[in-house]
Amino acid sequence: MVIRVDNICFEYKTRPVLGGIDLDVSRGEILSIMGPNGVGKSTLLKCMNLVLKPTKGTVFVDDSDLSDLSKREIAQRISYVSQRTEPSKMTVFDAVLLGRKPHIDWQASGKDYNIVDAALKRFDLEKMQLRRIDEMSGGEIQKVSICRAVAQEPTIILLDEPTSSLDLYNQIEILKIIRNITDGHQTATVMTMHDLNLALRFADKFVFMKNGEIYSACDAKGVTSEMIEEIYGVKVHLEYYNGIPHVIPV
Ligand SMILES: Nc1ncnc2c1ncn2[C@@H]1O[C@H](COP(=O)(O)OP(=O)(O)OP(=O)(O)O)[C@@H](O)[C@H]1O
Repeated sequence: MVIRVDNICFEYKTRPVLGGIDLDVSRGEILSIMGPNGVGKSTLLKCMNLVLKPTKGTVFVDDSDLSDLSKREIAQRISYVSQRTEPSKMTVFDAVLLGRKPHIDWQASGKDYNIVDAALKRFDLEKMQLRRIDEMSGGEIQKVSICRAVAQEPTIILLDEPTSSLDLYNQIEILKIIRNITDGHQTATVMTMHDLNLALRFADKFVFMKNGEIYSACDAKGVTSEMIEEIYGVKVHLEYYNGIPHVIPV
């Protein structure tokens, strides 16, 4: 496995949020962290790249303890897209080029510019590359942030609700890109998600959180209606279409 979370605990001041989380993700896998509002999904994601320092436990990347690595070394290995991005005055091109920063010593090379060009093309952002971020829509900014995370060429991509501002077409397109990158570059992806059906379509593994702990961990076929009812308190049917489970609230 490429990333292993070992007994992570976290509290904000005196409020415990995570109580002993264990998980691991291998190259080529997408893990989706699921659970109700406020359960600690974003907090867990932030602990996985030490944006937040866990009060207990260890995160290992390729068997290295993350806390032994510098911020630059962590950024070479892990890219992270938060739930909210502050709009800045920089252009789309510069925002994506920022993804190359952990790899640049003095100034960006031809290779860095080529990677940025390819990422912009992949996300269909070429025509917008000279637009300013603070003059773009929420969904466009979300696409740029994910494009930046991809241009970073990490081993692990952490995405906090990557489709929350996207229309249906872009939800599918962006998750297809993430799926392809995870498969092709042998990266590991961890995302938080509220849309169960999108997660069931694109993720390999699921972690359902309850009360700051892992209630269950399984693959898509292991997800049951009882599990969803227990986590979200909503009665659902699971129907299979093209071999993929779909959740229908009843
Ligand atoms: N900076 C903070 N200071 C204090 N408490 C916080 C802080 N950030 C989050 N919390 C609290 O920690 C808990 C977990 O928050 P977190 O954002 O991780 O939840 P989440 O599962 O990602 O929620 P959502 O699905 O609504 O995005 C919540 O109760 C939240 O109110």
